[in-house]
Amino acid sequence: MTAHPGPAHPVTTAPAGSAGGTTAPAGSAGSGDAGSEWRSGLEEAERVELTVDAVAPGGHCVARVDGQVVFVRHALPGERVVAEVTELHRGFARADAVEIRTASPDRVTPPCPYARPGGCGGCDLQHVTPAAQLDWKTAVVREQLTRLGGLTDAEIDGLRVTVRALPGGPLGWRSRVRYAVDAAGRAGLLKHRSHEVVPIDRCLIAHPAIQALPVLGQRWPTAEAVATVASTGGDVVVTTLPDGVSTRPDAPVHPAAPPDARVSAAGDGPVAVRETAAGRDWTVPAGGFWQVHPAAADTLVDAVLDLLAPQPGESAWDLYGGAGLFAAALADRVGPQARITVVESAAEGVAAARRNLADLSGVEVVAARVETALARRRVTGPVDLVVLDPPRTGAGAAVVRHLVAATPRAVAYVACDPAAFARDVHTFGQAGWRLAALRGYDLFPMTRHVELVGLFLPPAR
Ligand SMILES: C[S@@+](CC[C@H](N)C(=O)[O-])C[C@H]1O[C@@H](n2cnc3c(N)ncnc32)[C@H](O)[C@@H]1O
Repeated sequence: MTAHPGPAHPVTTAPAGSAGGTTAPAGSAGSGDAGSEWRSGLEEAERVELTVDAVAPGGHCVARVDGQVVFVRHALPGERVVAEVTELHRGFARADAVEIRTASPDRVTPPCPYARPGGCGGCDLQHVTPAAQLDWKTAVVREQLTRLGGLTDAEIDGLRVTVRALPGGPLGWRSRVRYAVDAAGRAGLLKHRSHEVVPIDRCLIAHPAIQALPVLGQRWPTAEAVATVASTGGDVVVTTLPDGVSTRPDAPVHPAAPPDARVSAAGDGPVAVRETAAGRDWTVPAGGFWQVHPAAADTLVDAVLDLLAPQPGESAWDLYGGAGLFAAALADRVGPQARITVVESAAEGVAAARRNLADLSGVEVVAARVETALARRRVTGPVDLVVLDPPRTGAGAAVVRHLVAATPRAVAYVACDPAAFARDVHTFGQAGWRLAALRGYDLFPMTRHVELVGLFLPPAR
């Protein structure tokens, strides 16, 4: 055991966590030593020994030092660790576990050498077994639904929510990677909660075709970010940002890719890649939105169709529609003539949706922000089915209220941020709608992120 330097601080025994598991009830900043007040007893870079309590959002666990809340990264519930303080805030601090005194049985050695305190911030959970990562994310979802969604434990138990793994394992899945470039022109990824670039020579969660590209370990024009894409259709591209045009036409194609796999060439305009999903072929802009896990698009389509159970002739809205993934899947069920409206705000998404859905005569693509399209009645009810797939900020109360007023039979909500989703659960609840089913998917193994698909139903009439 190494000595831990830094200003002296009395070792505190925080309220005991649930030793040896990540399935502890999710904690919040409000649990633990009641009545203690914030004091500036901790110092930046100070090292303290503490017992780690339950998981918290953001890849952290909760701990207490003299009654003060400390969010600890690189830790697991029940562990006894030495943690180094990284940030001080009014009412709480953040810290990294730098020395593990008593390890959880759910702890493993991170496969990536950069997944360590002070290293790359891309992965939060490399030190956690794959099974315990699913429990961790399930606990976070439960905590958000309670604290922000206003659901009771009994209501959450009734949903039987679990987070399921996708095929393919926790490494080699990420089909889109955006590297930052430091002042010396080295590509890497950002530190946790920082703009500092950590130069890396590999990213183990990246798709093998991306790992094979000579992007890392060489010099790039200063401050240009580099994006790489390996699509389900076999295309492999390297682009520099923000113009979306490659400056590396010499990047080799991964040996596993088909012979016609494309590497973008300088000056050839925004690059499109081929994808396959929902039983169709797609071309989508390399820099535009597409799910980053190769199994994600089909997994989400299956979940949405299963929950909504679309019937022939039903009308539908695909809000935040991107290239039109859910619209195409719905059209298969409701029939090519049934009315489906896609709303998407990004120009490249609108162009991709119009191109990819051109064969579906019942589909209209509206280029607008969802909030504006609903408020200005460019899209109006009644409608039978709604798919809602907003960015991380969630749909928000105004959009939810418009949806409820449109009286659909059911709403499927695809969410990449459990906190924003939980806030919208609360708004649906205020309108008398209920969250009737909820599924979680680990679309982002090794990271703190989780994807949810919820089914909302109106009050019984
Ligand atoms: C999570 S993606 C979902 C895309 C698509 N449903 C899919 O699965 O491929 C969110 C999409 O919403 C779009 N978007 C973001 N904010 C929006 C807004 N306020 N109104 C309409 N679209 C928006 C983004 O451009 C992006 O295409």
